[in-house]
Order: sequence, then structure tokens, then C-alpha cells
Amino acid sequence: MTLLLDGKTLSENIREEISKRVKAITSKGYREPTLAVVLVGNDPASHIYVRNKRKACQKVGIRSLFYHLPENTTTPELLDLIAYLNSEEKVDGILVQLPLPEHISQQEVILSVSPRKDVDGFHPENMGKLVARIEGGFIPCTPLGIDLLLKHYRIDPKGKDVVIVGAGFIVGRPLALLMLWRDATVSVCHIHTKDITVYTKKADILISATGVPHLIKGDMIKEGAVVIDVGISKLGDKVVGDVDFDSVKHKVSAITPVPGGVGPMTITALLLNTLQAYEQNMGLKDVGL
Ligand SMILES: Nc1nc2c(c(=O)[nH]1)N[C@@H](CN(C=O)c1ccc(C(=O)N[C@@H](CCC(=O)O)C(=O)O)cc1)CN2
Repeated sequence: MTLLLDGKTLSENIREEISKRVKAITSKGYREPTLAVVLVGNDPASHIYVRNKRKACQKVGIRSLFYHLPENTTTPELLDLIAYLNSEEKVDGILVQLPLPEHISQQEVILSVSPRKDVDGFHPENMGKLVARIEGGFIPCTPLGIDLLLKHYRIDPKGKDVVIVGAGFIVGRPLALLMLWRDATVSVCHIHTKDITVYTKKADILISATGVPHLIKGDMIKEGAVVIDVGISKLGDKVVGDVDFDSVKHKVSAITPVPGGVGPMTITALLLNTLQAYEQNMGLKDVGL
């Protein structure tokens, strides 16, 4: 029997716990946690993600401040806004929705966010903590969401062959570091990999994050593997993942659906990171809370 790794239900349960924690803290007279969400331009998918993130914040008692800047915003203008948000004591977390318009330097923007408010975990200081296995940094949201999903279903990457298809900055690279932290043997396939099937067929845990609809077919997978699908694409009016679910589902021991798998876990991880930023900013652990 194939196990469906249900990110939607797990997310709802974790969000309920976050909500309780926020209520417990604010009922003692502390201000609410605050996330600044920055969106530049009019990418329709980004608008939807930002709206969903803000809705999720509202539901658990996190205040979100929304900064929507026009498409022609310059890098210095965006850096000015981030400098202001860095200096604002009452802003705990800063999220700059990606992708940014091409004329903006993503690298400069990522470097400008204070590592203490970097709830996306993209700043080199947080990535460095991931490399060095230092607790207390921020882990990027999709890798953290996948880690939580695996833990919940008691799928331990330790000693397993984990194959990641896609070496992007948001998912593939930080996920490889996190799976190494969990003591997996990690392979990362990317656009220049000669034959990804050589790798996918060996995977105990296969994670695909390419955005290429139905790239992964049943004949590319080992019997009994765990398959995690990070891709989200539109085929007509249907939302599909990187994995050809129908040809894969009978061959695997566990699989995430799209939608309802990794996507909701990404947003839940953002809420957890924001709560962590808030608790660190307010020194709540120091006062025994
Ligand atoms: N600053 C960031 N930008 C981006 C990130 C990120 O982590 N930080 N990740 C992606 C997009 N993303 C969040 O921003 C994201 C994508 C998808 C989902 C989601 O819940 N998907 C649903 C399906 C949605 C649909 O029907 O279209 C699902 O899988 O169930 C959440 C977050 C790029 N940018």
C-alpha cells in the first residue's frame, strides 16, 4: 500500500500549535509577532503565494505588514526599504518574495536582510549554519517543510540514498545540506547531469524540485522508494508536480501529492521561522517563556 504524505493535514496541525503558542505569549502582555512581506512587481503566482502566506499569518496571530513595490523599483530603493525594516524593533521577520524582476540584484537583496530577521534562511550566515550544523539559524522554508514531513511520517534519511533533482537556490542546494545534516548520502542532479535516471533509479528518497511537469516517470524509480514532489506547474487548468503521479504511485512506498504536499509545508515552515525570529528578538527564552 502506498502512503500518501499529507502536507495539508500536517500543516493544519502544526499551525494549530503555533496559534496556541502565540496566544500563550501575547496573553502575558507581549506584542504580537510581526512579519514584513515584500513583493516587487506583478508576477501572478507570487501574488497568490504572498496572499496565502499573509492569510496563514493572520490565522495563527502573526501580524503581517505588506510592502508592494512597482515593477520598476531599483535595487537601491529596495535596499532602502530593507534597511528600514532591519532597523524596526517591532519587525521580527522579513520576507522578500522571489523571483525578483531581472534588473534587481537578488544577491544584494539577500545580503541586505539582517540574518536575525531572515525567515527565508537565504542569507549566507544562515546557509553557513546549515553547512556547519549550527542550531538556531533559519532553515529555508521548503527544505524545513520537507524535513518536518519526513519526521512526522518517521522516514529517517540517515544512511539512505537521497537524490535531489534540481540544484536551485531556494530548494535543491539548501535541501542537500539539510539531508547531509540528517546523515543521508546525497546526490544532486542538475541541468548538466548527463543521465538523471542513473541517479533516480538508485534513490531511497527521491526529491524533485525542477518545475518541469511530469519529468519523473514510473520507470525512473526504484521499487519501494519515497518520492517527494516539490514542483508546481500548470497543465491547462490543472496544478501538477514534477512527478507523473499515476505512473509512479503503484511503485513507491510513500509519495507527496500536488497540491497538498510540500506547498502547504513551505508556508507552515515560514510561520515557524517567524515565531522563532520573534522569540529570539523578544528574548522570550531568557525570561523562561
Ligand atoms: N522568498 C521566497 N520566495 C519563494 C519561495 C520561498 O520559500 N521564499 N518559494 C517559492 C514559492 N512558494 C513560496 O513562496 C510557494 C509555492 C507553493 C506553495 C503552495 O502552497 N502550493 C500549493 C498549490 C498552489 C496552487 O494551487 O497553485 C500546494 O502545493 O498545495 C506555497 C509556497 C518561490 N518563491
